[in-house]
Amino acid sequence: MERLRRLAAHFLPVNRPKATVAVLGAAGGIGQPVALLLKLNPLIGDLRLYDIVNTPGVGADLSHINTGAKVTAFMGDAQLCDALSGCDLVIIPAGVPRKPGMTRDDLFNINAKIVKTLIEAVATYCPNAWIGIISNPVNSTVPIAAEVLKQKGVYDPLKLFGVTTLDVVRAETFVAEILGVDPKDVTVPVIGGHAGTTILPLLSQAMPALSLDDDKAKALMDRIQNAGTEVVNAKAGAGSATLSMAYAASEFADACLRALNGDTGVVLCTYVASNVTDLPFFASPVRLGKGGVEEFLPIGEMNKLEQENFEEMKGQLAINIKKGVDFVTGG
Ligand SMILES: NC(=O)C1=CN([C@@H]2O[C@H](COP(=O)(O)OP(=O)(O)OC[C@H]3O[C@@H](n4cnc5c(N)ncnc54)[C@H](O)[C@@H]3O)[C@@H](O)[C@H]2O)C=CC1
Ligand SMILES: O=C([O-])CC(=O)C(=O)O
Repeated sequence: MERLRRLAAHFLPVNRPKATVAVLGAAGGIGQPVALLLKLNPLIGDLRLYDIVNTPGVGADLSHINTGAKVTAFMGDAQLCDALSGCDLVIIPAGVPRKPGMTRDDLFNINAKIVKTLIEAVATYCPNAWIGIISNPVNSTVPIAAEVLKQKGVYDPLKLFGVTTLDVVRAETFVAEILGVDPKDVTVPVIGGHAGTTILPLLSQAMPALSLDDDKAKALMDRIQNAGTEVVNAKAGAGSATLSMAYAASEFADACLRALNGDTGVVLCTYVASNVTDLPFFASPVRLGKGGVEEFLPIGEMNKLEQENFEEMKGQLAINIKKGVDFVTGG
């Protein structure tokens, strides 16, 4: 029986409908490696690469890889319609990255416009697609996207996601290093948002359990909250995390595609419209189903350090969310 089940699992993907996925910002530091990883995903039949520059080269290069996904490159506004029509999932890493000394919010002025324009196109050409936003500041760009979709009359809060997977990937990596175990055997929920103290790893819920004194727990929390800055500083002006982000985005996309395909039990932490707290958007563990977010899982108990951080972050996240909403509504 077990052998039959494994055989069925092996052959099932072959018969599944293949998804159409677009990457907007596909020629960039994240866009290129994420496109590579998506080209390797057997759940994707049609991979669309869109950017304002250089996609023909990236597309030609990737198209020679002997995996099933058909790769098509699109460049410039005039081709956005063709890039998006019929898409099931749109991943958006378009926008400028940080340099040392900048906060993610310093990217707002440029990236808010880019995300707004791209979401207007998504609303027009593939209004039913799931949307994963990587462009920073995620705490604000997701509310921007929600407002644009509302204005266009196609907002489905269950299908709009801020990609916070990299925070989970980092937390699990660092915890695994401390425990001396394989990172694949570690889970750490990360809630809140995606900047500074709004990134709240729930280390007290790490599995396997982690036993750290208060100082060490605080130091680990700080490292996870500032891991993006660690990469920005190490790259010394050449951008922010791209390769680890591409991996995280590919994991995020795979979770979405499995759920779209009817897999049950697909759970991940992501920044979405939410009633879990009194903030309108919040990252927390959710279960995905065919229609998007199917269930908000409980955040669970927080220890004193986490509870203090949670209280402290709320004001900041509320400001970030309002800034995004106001950008679209003019409020
Ligand atoms: N959510 C997260 O965890 C993370 C988010 N990021 C964010 O991802 C974004 C992209 O980072 P990188 O790829 O390193 O930057 P990059 O500068 O290397 O690439 C960005 C790409 O976006 C393209 N682009 C600009 N305007 C566009 C438009 N209107 N339509 C389509 N494409 C457009 C650019 O031509 C470029 O190819 C940044 O905002 C960065 O802060 C980065 C790492 C982690
Ligand atoms: O730090 C940045 O600017 C990019 C980012 O969001 C991350 O690496 O988490």
